Amino acid sequence: MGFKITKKFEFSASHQLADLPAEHQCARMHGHNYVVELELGAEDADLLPVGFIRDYGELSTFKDWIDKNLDHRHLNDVMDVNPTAENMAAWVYRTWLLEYPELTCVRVSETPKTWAEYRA
Ligand SMILES: Nc1nc2c(c(=O)[nH]1)N=C([C@H](O)[C@H](O)COP(=O)(O)OP(=O)(O)OP(=O)(O)O)CN2
Ligand SMILES: [Zn+2]
Repeated sequence: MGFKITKKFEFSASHQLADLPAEHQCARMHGHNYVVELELGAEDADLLPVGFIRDYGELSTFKDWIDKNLDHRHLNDVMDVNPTAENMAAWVYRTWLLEYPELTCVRVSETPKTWAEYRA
């Protein structure tokens, strides 16, 4: 794959992880300032004539979706799987692949020190 672009999006949300020992800190409800990064890729021949994989501006539909569905929500109420960073990356990838067929990777950060990613 020749080209890649990425764009970051931010939101705040709470979650509580299931399937952990009761004493684990993440078994209690708590919140994060999440960062989600979308990565889109294209071969040289598939670049648009202007030189874009896709206009960054077109990713505003993803930003609108985050604002409406994830920002200041309790993620356990929104996602149908345990809301770990790994599961969120895969869930976002599967949810948005039809809208952005060039999507190659979704990364999710819960803290400045951690990243999880799901890659096609
Ligand atoms: N592989 C994963 N591990 C953890 C996840 C996850 O989604 N995937 N999630 C959590 C918690 O929800 C939260 O992210 C806490 O993470 P952690 O880095 O352990 O928290 P701290 O900031 O308190 O860690 P420090 O060591 O103090 O920096 C846990 N694990
Ligand atoms: Zn957490």
